[in-house]
Amino acid sequence: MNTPDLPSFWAVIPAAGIGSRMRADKPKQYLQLAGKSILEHTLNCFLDHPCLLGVVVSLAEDDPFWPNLGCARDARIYIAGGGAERAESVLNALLRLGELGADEQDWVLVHDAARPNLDQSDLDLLLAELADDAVGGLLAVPARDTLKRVGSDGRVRETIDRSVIWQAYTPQMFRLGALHRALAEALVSDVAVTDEASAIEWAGQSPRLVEGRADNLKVTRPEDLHYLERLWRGRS
Ligand SMILES: Nc1ccn([C@@H]2O[C@H](COP(=O)(O)OP(=O)(O)OP(=O)(O)O)[C@@H](O)[C@H]2O)c(=O)n1
Ligand SMILES: C[C@](O)(CO)[C@H](O)COP(=O)(O)O
Repeated sequence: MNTPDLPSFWAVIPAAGIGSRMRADKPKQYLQLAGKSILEHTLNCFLDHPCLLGVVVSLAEDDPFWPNLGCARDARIYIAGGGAERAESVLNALLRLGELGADEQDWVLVHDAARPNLDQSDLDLLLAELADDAVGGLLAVPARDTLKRVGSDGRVRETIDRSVIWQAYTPQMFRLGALHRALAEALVSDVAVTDEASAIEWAGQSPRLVEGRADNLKVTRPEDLHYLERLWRGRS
């Protein structure tokens, strides 16, 4: 894609989780994939983009792994402190952007450290589709399987109409000022915020869904990493 047509943006990478569902010996963002850590692959997708203004990575306070990464010395990468929940880690990164002099109207793309398979074509698609959008939005994938609502007894309660169900992915793209206000107010109000879009929705706006690749998966459980290892086998 011709990048002069794309907006400049800041990236926020929440990477302060412990990866409990992975049941690994270190936080999953530091597990190896094709010779690099998952976090390095994720960062490279943004560091390679010509429209990047800078990256803020939210890290756990006691993170001993970050200084050993080659990209830790990249001048375009800034650090923020992680919080107890993902939303707090993101809010801390937005505060850091303010300290760095980012403008309220700057685009911010929030992307999980645990999604290393983001394709540059999806990143460019999101930027192009939302460049002039009044609200912003997110990469997402329409439900592909039949969906069931489960009862407390573990049995099917109903089959859900999947034609109106999409899975939210990241990056999620919003203006810095609007996202900062929505996230801060949602957290103060104890609203459950598992992604940036839900804070924007709570603030009364309707983010746009941009259909992306289904292989932009979040490494959550061991089989997710095994899948990517097979997918990446033989990549340079
Ligand atoms: N307090 C937290 C929790 C999560 N994350 C980040 O948010 C992303 C998505 O969260 P998730 O997949 O849930 O990661 P974890 O919380 O580490 O996983 P788990 O829930 O299995 O412990 C990850 O890149 C994770 O590092 C974060 O920055 N701060
Ligand atoms: C942000 C996200 O990846 C969108 O699907 C998801 O909400 C993260 O949830 P998690 O429980 O923090 O992995």
